[in-house]
This record gives sequence, structure tokens and C-alpha cells, in this order.
Amino acid sequence: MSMPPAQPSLRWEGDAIVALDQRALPLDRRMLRLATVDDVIDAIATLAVRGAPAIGLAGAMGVALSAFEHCRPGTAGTCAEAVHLDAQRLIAARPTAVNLAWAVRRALERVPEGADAVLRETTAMLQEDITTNRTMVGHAVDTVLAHTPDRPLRVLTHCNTGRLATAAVGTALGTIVALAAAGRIAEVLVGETRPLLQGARLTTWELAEAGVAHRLCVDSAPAAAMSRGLVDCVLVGADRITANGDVANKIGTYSLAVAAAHHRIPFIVVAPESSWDRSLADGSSILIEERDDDEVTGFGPVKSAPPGTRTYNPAFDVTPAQLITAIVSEHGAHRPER
Ligand SMILES: CSC[C@H]1O[C@H](OP(=O)(O)O)[C@H](O)[C@@H]1O
Repeated sequence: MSMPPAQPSLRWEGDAIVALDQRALPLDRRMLRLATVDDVIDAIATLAVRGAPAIGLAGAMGVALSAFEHCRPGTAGTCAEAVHLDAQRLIAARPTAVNLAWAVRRALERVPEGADAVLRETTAMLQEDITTNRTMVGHAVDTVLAHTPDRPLRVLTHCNTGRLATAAVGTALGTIVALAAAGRIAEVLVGETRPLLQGARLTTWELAEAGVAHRLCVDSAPAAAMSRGLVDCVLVGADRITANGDVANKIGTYSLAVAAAHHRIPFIVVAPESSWDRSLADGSSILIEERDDDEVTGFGPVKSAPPGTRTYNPAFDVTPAQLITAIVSEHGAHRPER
């Protein structure tokens, strides 16, 4: 399968990280230069850099920034402790996606060999993400085609799981782009993904860039679309997958899975092995990130609720394994025990 050339959403340049500021899309393509660990923490916490694999890569590069700052000749006694303290702050930036902790810990393993070794490890991780995503997308295309009618498909997706959320290829959205390249997409229905609008702002931007037919819908529309036969398959990503196949993903994913089960529509999760956390037996142990009220009470300068309105704003929810048709990684399709 021919895939478009990889366009990394973040890279190391000189002595800093350069990343696309996803808060500014789609209206403005603004690059950020992240030169300190605090810059990286802020970029991850504010979703300037977002998406489970992408925040993992940013966190790992943050470890490299820390190592270059703290591990110089004559600092052997303090280097490791200082970098480990920075690493814990990086991991704490967003608690739900396991990729962040996994990638930071992998970068930490190279600290004893020096800052350049840490940087080389982050470069290897970025290339691995591209390679594993391409392999995973191939498996996901096969899985979708095995569960859907033999015609161009109407696919529903949620949040953003494309090249912006990873090193360059994407997971669920990477699969959709590959299906479209094979002539197997009739239309993509994109949930806006309140409150930060990753679907409305980012997935539409990526689909337009790839020339894939799509329509945007409000988050409360998908069940109606399913009831009217407008959805052949639901494709989403994941932030953390537990040993039994429960999946933490963007808030709203669980309700899509319930509606898909009711309408007997395939619900397929596409996520790399680095999104699995087999130390957790099931999804009840996943720490769900709660975010600020002001994300819900307005968008940017526009306020939509009275000042002081309190909110319920979890960034993720957990979809039980029994609602999931398949979970696809670079190792192939995993069908959770029903
Ligand atoms: C391949 S990205 C996985 C995951 O990350 C997104 O969350 P966020 O935009 O808050 O970083 C969303 O849950 C995606 O499905």
C-alpha cells in the first residue's frame, strides 16, 4: 500500500523541539519552539501538542532537553536525579494516555549514556512510530474490510487520530486516509469533539488536506446518523488500553460504542502497542484527566455559560471491551473477549 510521505508534526531542531501549535489550527499554522522542559510541559498540558503518541514523543524529547541541561561534564553526581525529577513532571502533564509515561521512561533508560544517547533514542522512537503506524494501518484496513460491505464505506470517527496526533501517519485517521486511497471511502462523518474541537478543527483539516470526502457533525448527531443507515463502521483511537481490552479514549467514545452496538455497526479501535497498559486488569483503574471549567463554558473569547458556571469536564471515557469489535495494532487485530 503506497502511503503519503511522512510529515512529522514535531521534530528536534538544533537544541530545541519544533512543533506545530495545534491550538491555532485550522486558521493559523503556527510553529512552537520548545527549548525547556517547562515549555514541553506547557505545550502538552494546553494541547498545543496532543494525541497520545505525539505527547509521548514530546515527553521523550523533553527528557533529552533535561539531559542536555543537567548532564554536563562534572555533574555526574546530580545529573540523574535532576533528569528524573523533570521526567516525573513531564509524565504528570497529562495522566491518561499511557504513551507519555512509556516514552519518557524509555528515554530515561539512556540517560546514563549521556544526553546525545537520549536524543538518539527519541529519534529512533519517532521513526518507529512512523513504521509501526504504517504496519498498523495495513492491518486496520484489512480488519475494516473484513467487517463491512464490499463497497465504498461511510465511516464515523471521533477526535483527531491523524498525523497531528502521532509522528506522521496516524492511527484511526491514518486508516481512513489509506482506505480512501484504495477507493473504499464514500464519506467520513467527523464528530466535532467538544470542548476543544479536535474533530472540527483538526480532523477536517487533515481530511481536506488528503482530499477525502467528509462532513462535520455535532457530537450528539452520530446515533441519529447510525439509525438512518449513514454509518457502516466507527473508527477511533485510544489513549490507554487495559489487559482485558477496555479502552480509554476521548470523551464521547463510550456513547458512540453504545450506539454502534445497538445498531450492530462495527466499532474498531486503532492504536499502537505502546497504547496498551497490561499492568491494569480493566478500565476501572484508568485515571481520567479532568480539565478546567472554562473549556466548557466557552470557546476562545466567546463565553456560552454564565460566569462561574461549574462543569463536568473529563477529557476521556472508558469503553468496555464487550462493545469493541476489534483493537488493531502493528501486531494485528485483537478481538476482546465478549
Ligand atoms: C492517536 S491519538 C489518541 C487519542 O488522543 C486524543 O486525545 P487528546 O486530543 O486529548 O490528546 C484522542 O483521545 C485520541 O483518540
